[in-house]
Order: sequence, then structure tokens, then C-alpha cells
Amino acid sequence: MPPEDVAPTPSAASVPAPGPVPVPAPDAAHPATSAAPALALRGLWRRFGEKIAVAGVDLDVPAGSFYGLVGPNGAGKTTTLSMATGLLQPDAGTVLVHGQDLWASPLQVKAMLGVLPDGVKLFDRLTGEQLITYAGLLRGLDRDTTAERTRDLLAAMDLTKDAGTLVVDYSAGMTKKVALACALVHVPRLLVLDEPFEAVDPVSAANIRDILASYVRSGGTVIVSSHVMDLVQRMCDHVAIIAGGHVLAAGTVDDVRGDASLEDRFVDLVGGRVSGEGLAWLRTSSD
Ligand SMILES: Nc1ncnc2c1ncn2[C@@H]1O[C@H](COP(=O)(O)OP(=O)(O)OP(=O)(O)O)[C@@H](O)[C@H]1O
Repeated sequence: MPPEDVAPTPSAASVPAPGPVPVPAPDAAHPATSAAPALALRGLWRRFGEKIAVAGVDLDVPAGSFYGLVGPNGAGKTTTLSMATGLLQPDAGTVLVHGQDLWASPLQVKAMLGVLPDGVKLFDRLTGEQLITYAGLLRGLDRDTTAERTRDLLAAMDLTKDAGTLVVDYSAGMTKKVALACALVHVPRLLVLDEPFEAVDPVSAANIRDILASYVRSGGTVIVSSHVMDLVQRMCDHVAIIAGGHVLAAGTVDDVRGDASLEDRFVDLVGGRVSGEGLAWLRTSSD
């Protein structure tokens, strides 16, 4: 949905139920302070040794948008999102979240963020219920609110029956879902999700999409990275295509894809298709 089509902020109770739980409206928890983009990246650079992972990324994510970040393996998506969320210091550039400089005021800015990082270790010797509770209390919620939201989030993620299981014993998809619950519990203004649907079953993925769509309708902003072009085309209203640490295209999904599908546009821009001819030895029959 383009930001201009975002409905006026409804109360949490009037948002269509995303699965079993109504997610509190982000703007109820964080009154709007400005019309600045939810996220503005300016001249972001990051090098690892000789490897330049991110080479001058500029990006504006409009407030109230559902923004997809796509790119081939090694494009720099995770590095960009890590710098955008305070997990990795940029070599150069600025990160503004709702107009505030993240690296200048990390504590204030991080209070507005909910982050599902890729590959960051969780406190997995806690149960799922304990981990969400810990995230809520760490974010300054009171015990009653934390308990209520933990229960709702466990239900929304289809984890109620596994609430007492240690996270270390969760499957990959269950781990992703409990980490997403931790990112949501304090009702951030900006949710940054690195490959949130990876390893998640189709029913849970549909429930999560509903939760995120409802969150956006109620005034929040979501950024997701994904390799599933069809999903991004259907779910997101904006998209950026990144390759080699650069933004190749960014804007509304319709503007970026033009008359083609997002996948075709992606392949056109990024290139890299190879024929299987070099793998002649892989054929199983002799003809
Ligand atoms: N900690 C690190 N040390 C060295 N190189 C790194 C490190 N993190 C990332 N890189 C390199 O930076 C580049 C960008 O990596 P990044 O993880 O940001 O890509 P990505 O777009 O998220 O990829 P994928 O889609 O495969 O997850 C890659 O070449 C990667 O090898």
C-alpha cells in the first residue's frame, strides 16, 4: 500500500485481527514527531578488510510503508540493515530514524526500533515465554503488560504449546518466530526484519504477514529483506534492489518493476544468470 493510502491510525481494537492477536498500534505507543522518513540512509559505507560490503548506500524509507529490500547473495543487505539498526558501526555515512541520528543518540533511537537480525545469537537457554518476557522487561514494559503481550504473541506465532520449551530446542522456524515476537513486544515505530520468513511454515508465514500488514495499517513501518520476489511484490508497497553494495533501483514496487514482474526486473538489473552447460557431468542419463 503506498503511504498516501495508509488509513488514518485506528485503535488497536479496530485493526482486523491478525490471527489471534491484535498488535497494539505503534503510533499509540510513539506519537508521531515529524513527517521525516522512517529511515533515511545517507552515504553509508562499510568495508571488511579488502571487501567493500556497502559502497555508499542512500535510501529513504517512507513512514508507513512496507518496504522490501532484495538483492543477490552477498549484495550487502544484512550489512546495510545491521548499520541501520545500530548493530554494526558504519565506516562512513549517517542513519536517521524518524529524523533522529541513530549513531549520535543510539539509546533514544533504538527505543523506536524492533529488529529481527539475521544470525544473531539469542539467549537460547531461556524458554520461548521467558525470552519474550525478558525482551519486554528490557524494553521497560511493566510486568502485567509484558505478560499479556507475551501470551498474545505466543498465540499469534503458534508457539503457545511450546512456550515452556528452551529456545535452544526450537526448530529454525520456531526460533525465527520467537525472535520476531521479541522484536514486536514493545510496539516499535520501525520494524527491521532480516529474512523473517526463512524456514517459517506457510501457515505461520501467512499469520505473520497479516500481523505485519495490520501493524503497517496502524501507522508502523516495516522493512523486510527477502529473496522471495513474488512475496515482496505481493506484500510490500516499496522495494529497493541492492547489488554489490549499491542501490540499483528504489521506489514503489510498481515503479521499480514497471511492466515486468519484480523477479524479471531483478534479473534484468542484477544479471548473473548462468546456463547449466558447464555441469555436463551432472546429467544422470547418457543421452
Ligand atoms: N563480518 C564479515 N567479515 C567479512 N566479510 C563480511 C562480513 N560480513 C559480510 N561480509 C561480506 O560482505 C558482503 C555483503 O554481505 P551481506 O551479508 O551484507 O550480504 P547479503 O546481501 O545479506 O547476503 P545474503 O543474501 O547471502 O544473506 C559479502 O561479500 C560478505 O562476504
